[in-house]
Amino acid sequence: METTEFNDGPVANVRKTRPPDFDMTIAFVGNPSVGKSAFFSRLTGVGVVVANYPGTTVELTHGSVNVGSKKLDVVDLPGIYSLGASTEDEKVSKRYLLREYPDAIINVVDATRLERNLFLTLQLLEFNIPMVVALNQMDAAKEMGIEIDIEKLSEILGVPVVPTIATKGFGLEGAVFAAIDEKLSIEGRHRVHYDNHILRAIEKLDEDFPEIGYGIKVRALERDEEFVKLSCRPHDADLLLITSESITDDIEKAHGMSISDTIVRDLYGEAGYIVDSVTTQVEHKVTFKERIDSVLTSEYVGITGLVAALLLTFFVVFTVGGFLEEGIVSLFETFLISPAESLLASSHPVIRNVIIYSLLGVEAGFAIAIPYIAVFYVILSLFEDSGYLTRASFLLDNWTHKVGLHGRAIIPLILGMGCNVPAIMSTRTLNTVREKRIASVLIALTPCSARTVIIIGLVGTFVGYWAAISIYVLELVIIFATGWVLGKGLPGERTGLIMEMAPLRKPDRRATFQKTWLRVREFMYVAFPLLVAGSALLGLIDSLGVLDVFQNAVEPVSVGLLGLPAFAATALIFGILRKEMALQILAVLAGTANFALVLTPLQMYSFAVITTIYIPCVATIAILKNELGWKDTTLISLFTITLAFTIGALINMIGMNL
Ligand SMILES: Nc1nc2c(ncn2[C@@H]2O[C@H](COP(=O)(O)OP(=O)(O)OP(=O)(O)O)[C@@H](O)[C@H]2O)c(=O)[nH]1
Ligand SMILES: [Mg+2]
Repeated sequence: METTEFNDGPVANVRKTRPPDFDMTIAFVGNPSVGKSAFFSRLTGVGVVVANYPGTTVELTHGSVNVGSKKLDVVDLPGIYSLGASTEDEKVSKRYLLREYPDAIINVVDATRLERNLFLTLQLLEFNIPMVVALNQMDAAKEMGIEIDIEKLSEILGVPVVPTIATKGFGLEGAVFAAIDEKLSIEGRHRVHYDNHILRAIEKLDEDFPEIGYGIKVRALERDEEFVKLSCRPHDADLLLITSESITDDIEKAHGMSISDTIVRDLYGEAGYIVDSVTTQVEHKVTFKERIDSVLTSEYVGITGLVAALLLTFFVVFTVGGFLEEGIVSLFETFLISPAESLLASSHPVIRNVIIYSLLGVEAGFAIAIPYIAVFYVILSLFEDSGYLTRASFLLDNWTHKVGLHGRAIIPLILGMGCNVPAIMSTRTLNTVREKRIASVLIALTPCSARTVIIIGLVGTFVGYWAAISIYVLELVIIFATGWVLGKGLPGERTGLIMEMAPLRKPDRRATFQKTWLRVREFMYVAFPLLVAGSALLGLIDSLGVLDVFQNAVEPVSVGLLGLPAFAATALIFGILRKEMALQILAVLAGTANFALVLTPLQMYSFAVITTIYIPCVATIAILKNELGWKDTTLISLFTITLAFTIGALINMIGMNL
């Protein structure tokens, strides 16, 4: 990265970075769930997850695009409600804006929630970064009967305002052209009419710190130490904070309320005033959608609906995934495995083993994992994009409080049913470290799509649908009990539920398939090389007789305690690499995907329960270490191993006596 000292940035003397070979950096800034990522991926073609709940993006992503003669570095940021951002993902945005500030920002604003969005816009206008407002979701605003006078809004704010529909690509080029226009100036912008005392305080600070920007002084008066320290040299930051502290005391005494309350009140007042003067609400009847919404969020119908939705999800994964699996297995068997076996019949056993095991690995990857995972992700996308996730959070808020979390944490937990890794990353949107720790432990216990492959592909298919469902119920009980203990035991702050409800929307077919493809592709990139290499290695060590030595050594536990066949121990070891590999390797070792031939129903049930619980997979361990550190990660791993083996032994004992 090219790094240059700038002295005339939005803030005093910060370092500016821009990847080499780019003419400009443009960042998308705005409230959560307004359409920044939709805009970004439409513009750059870089696949980022777009979803209908606040806090989808938790990291910054760079993309590039050529517009006119310029090569642009474009940055997608996590959403923020204000510059006083507090959660970890929000801090990423704040830090980026202040330390590596872009050449221009496109402030994406949700036209259906203009007042709340303008709060941030007004704050952003106080910084000297060239800015364009993309008034997004114009289609939704129209549907709701909201009309906005765009010219007037642009005149009031003093920056270009471009109407857009990010999901359809409407207006995006216009917004980008406006942002890269050399004539785009930082002059003549709207200034908030703060209370006179505050304006006088800013004037006073202006005299003492003429080179420090307006917006930083407002933040200093709000005592946003973090912000000031990020934006100024350490010495300047300390002086500014001390000086503003002496002024704020006087103002607070005079007002009888904290200065940040006064500033927030003035910002909201101003946003409301602007919205009143630029919008008209056309007559709007209660729509069908709004009626559905009130049913979805009502207590009893809502919860029943949620349980039904989950049962239906697994039923669809079970039937559609099972159907696809059967077809793919028979294709592979007929056209690949059988011909290869007859072709290699006379070759050296080691070579034959390595090749056949690798082919079985590929078959297992395509047939056992992809069908279930793809179907599950299609359904998860529908949950995400319809706006149902935020409703589930609302419905389960009471329950999550019992485990020391607020309803907001339901979103990471449900995402965990897809893959634990992004789910644990999304705990960055939670407010406290305590919640983050509890949620991460619970996510590590949540059956992800890879574990669903085992539960449904093995138990669902060969034992029965309700037996598979009973494993989810068991998991739920374990998750709830663990959460309850942690909620009681872990110290730390507790918070209430403050989360905005995502609008109910008809999910877009293209977007659903695109997102599913993005996730399945990611899965294939990581899983396939491991699976093929692992299977080939297995073929090699099996033909050398090493496998038997290992399996015999652990037999007292695998066979004696858990009642599994000896070769299941090897499968369990591979399952640490990736959970679904436990089942795939089991098929490779058994030489068949028809598990009924090699395992009893009890063995299948207990194998599925053990693989679901015992130790998170390596990718999850890595992300846990990243987010919580080694100590918590080791504790979680030890806890899950002990739990899995205890439950496995119990199932074996009870099952044998039935
Ligand atoms: N109707 C409509 N929906 C939109 C538009 N732009 C985005 N959306 C939808 O709004 C939701 C949020 O979009 P994202 O792009 O994920 O929002 P974001 O601003 O990146 O959100 P965070 O990452 O949480 O900060 C998704 O369901 C999008 O499909 C639009 O112009 N019209
Ligand atoms: Mg996003």
